[in-house]
Amino acid sequence: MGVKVDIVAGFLGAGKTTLINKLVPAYTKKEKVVLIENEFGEIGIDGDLLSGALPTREIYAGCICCTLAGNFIEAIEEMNQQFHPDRIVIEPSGVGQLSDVMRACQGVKGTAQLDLNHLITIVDGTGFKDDLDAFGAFYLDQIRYANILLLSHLAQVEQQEIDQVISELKTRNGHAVILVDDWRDMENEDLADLLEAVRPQGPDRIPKPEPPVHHDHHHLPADRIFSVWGQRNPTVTTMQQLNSALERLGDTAYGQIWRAKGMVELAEGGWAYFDYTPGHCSSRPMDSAKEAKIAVIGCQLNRERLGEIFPAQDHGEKSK
Ligand SMILES: Nc1nc2c(ncn2[C@@H]2O[C@H](COP(=O)(O)OP(=O)(O)OP(=O)(O)O)[C@@H](O)[C@H]2O)c(=O)[nH]1
Repeated sequence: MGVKVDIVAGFLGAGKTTLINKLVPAYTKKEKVVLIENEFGEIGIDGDLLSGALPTREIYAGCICCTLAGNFIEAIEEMNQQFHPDRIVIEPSGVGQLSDVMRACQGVKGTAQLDLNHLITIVDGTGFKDDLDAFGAFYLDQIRYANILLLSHLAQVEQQEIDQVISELKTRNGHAVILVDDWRDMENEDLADLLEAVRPQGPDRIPKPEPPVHHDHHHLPADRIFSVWGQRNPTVTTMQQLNSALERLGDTAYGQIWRAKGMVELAEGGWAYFDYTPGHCSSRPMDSAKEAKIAVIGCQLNRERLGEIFPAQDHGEKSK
C-alpha cells in the first residue's frame, strides 16, 4: 500500500483548516502524517493556526494554474523523502481547483506510490449560490472531483435551502458521499472513522482531470480574477477598532473582498484572530501569535484604502 493522500478543498473560508485541525490529532495517534498548505499570496496565516508539532510545508502560489503543480510535486517529493509519512494531508488554497491538485499528485514520481484517498470538498451552505454564480466552472471543479462533500456554516441556513444545496450537489457530482451532519461537533476520532468508512470509490472511479489550461485563469471573467493584499506588523488596535474595520470590508470601495483573515496585537493586551467572508465575520481573542499579519483575498482590491483601515505600524512600505 502506498502513502495515503487526503486533499481538503473548499472555497475561501469554507472550513478547511477547521476540519484539518480535527482530523490530524486523530490520524497522528496511529500514523505518521505530514501537511502541505497552499496559500494564495505570500502572507500565510493557516500555517500558524495548524497543529504545531506536525511537519508542515507551506507553498505560496500567486497564480494557481501556472505555478501550483511544480511547487506541489517538489513539496510532496521532499516531504516523502524526509519524513516517510503514512499520510499526506493537503490543504489547497480556497481559490485552487481540486483537479489541479489531483493532477499534481499524479505527477509525483520516484518516491513511494501515492494513493489519492479522501478528496474532500467543504461547501459553505451560506455562500453556495453566490459563489456558484460568481465563479461557475472554477467553483464547480472543487465539487465535481470530490469523493466526499461536507457542508459547513449551516446554522444560519433554512432547511429548505440546505435541501436545495444538497440536490444541486447531487446533480453536479453523483458519485460523492454527502455528509450533512455538523462535523464540527463530532469527536475527532469519530469523524476520522466516519470518513474512512464512507469513502465511496476506488481511484479507478475518480474522473481524470482534464489537461491544464494555461494563462486563461480558468475562464474567469476579468472582474473575477483574484488578487491579494497583505500587511505584516499592522498597527496595534483595539477589539472595537478591529470590528469596525471588519464591518467596512463589505463596502465595494475596498474592492470585492472574498476573504480576510489575520491576527493582530491588541492595545488592551493580548491578541485577536479574525475571519471574514461576505457571508460571515468573526473576531476572537487568542493567547498569543508568532506574528501580527493580515491577508485579504478578493477581486479588484483597492490597496490604498485597505492600507488606511489596516495601516502598518511604522507606516513603511510593508504591504504586498
Ligand atoms: N458557524 C460555523 N463556523 C464555521 C464552520 N466551519 C468553519 N467555521 C468558521 O469559519 C471560519 C473560517 O474557517 P477556516 O477553517 O479557517 O476556513 P478555510 O476554508 O480554511 O479558509 P481559507 O483560509 O480561506 O482557506 C473560522 O472562524 C471557523 O471557525 C461551520 O460549519 N459553522
